Amino acid sequence: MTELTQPSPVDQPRIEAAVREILLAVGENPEREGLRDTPARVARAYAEIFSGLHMDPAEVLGTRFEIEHDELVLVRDIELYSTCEHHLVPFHGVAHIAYIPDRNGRVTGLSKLARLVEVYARRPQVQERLTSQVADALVDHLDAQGVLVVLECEHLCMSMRGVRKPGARTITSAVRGILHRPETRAEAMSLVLGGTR
Ligand SMILES: Nc1nc2c(ncn2[C@@H]2O[C@H](COP(=O)(O)OP(=O)(O)OP(=O)(O)O)[C@@H](O)[C@H]2O)c(=O)[nH]1
Ligand SMILES: [Zn+2]
Repeated sequence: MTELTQPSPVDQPRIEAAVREILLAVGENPEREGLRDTPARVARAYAEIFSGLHMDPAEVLGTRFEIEHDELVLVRDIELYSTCEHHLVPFHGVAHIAYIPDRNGRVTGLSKLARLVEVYARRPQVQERLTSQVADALVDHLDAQGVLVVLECEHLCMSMRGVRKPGARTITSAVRGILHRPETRAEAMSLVLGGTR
């Protein structure tokens, strides 16, 4: 599993220099006590926040078990934090992932679904692409016969600035394979949304 124990491929000195420039540009003094270490802190934070760019979804979904379960598997309320690629501020919320395993009933580890969300969330993103990438990875790397991914997120670019509408939640979904069929899709969607707060 690609974790941050390995040297980060992110160019941290370059981020540090850029953050120092931003501080100057907004009228701050990057040399003052509280800000002196900030460029280096932001560089470390960005290496973590964007670490998904250097993670491989195939590796995450490599753990598979032959348990002959070829019916719905659903993990709901997977907390996620991502970064809006338009404003570089966070959006956060939950992902619900439902899939029907391949014909041999091979499943992946439940935690791997949450890890898969991280692979794509830890990148500059838009919510729609994040939703589709998770769904496509389950088809491509797990041979899932059907997939339904639903994301419910609040975008800080809509809450703390711009239109300033805190609390607005954006819901996106991606459906693949046999979950396109109206009856299975309705069942999966009601299970997914059954737990919506
Ligand atoms: N479809 C989509 N839009 C997003 C997402 N995150 C942010 N946006 C939107 O991206 C748009 C960018 O609009 P622009 O007019 O280019 O930028 P802006 O002037 O900063 O827009 P405002 O946010 O309206 O102030 C905004 O409407 C955001 O709400 C996302 O995940 N998906
Ligand atoms: Zn935004």
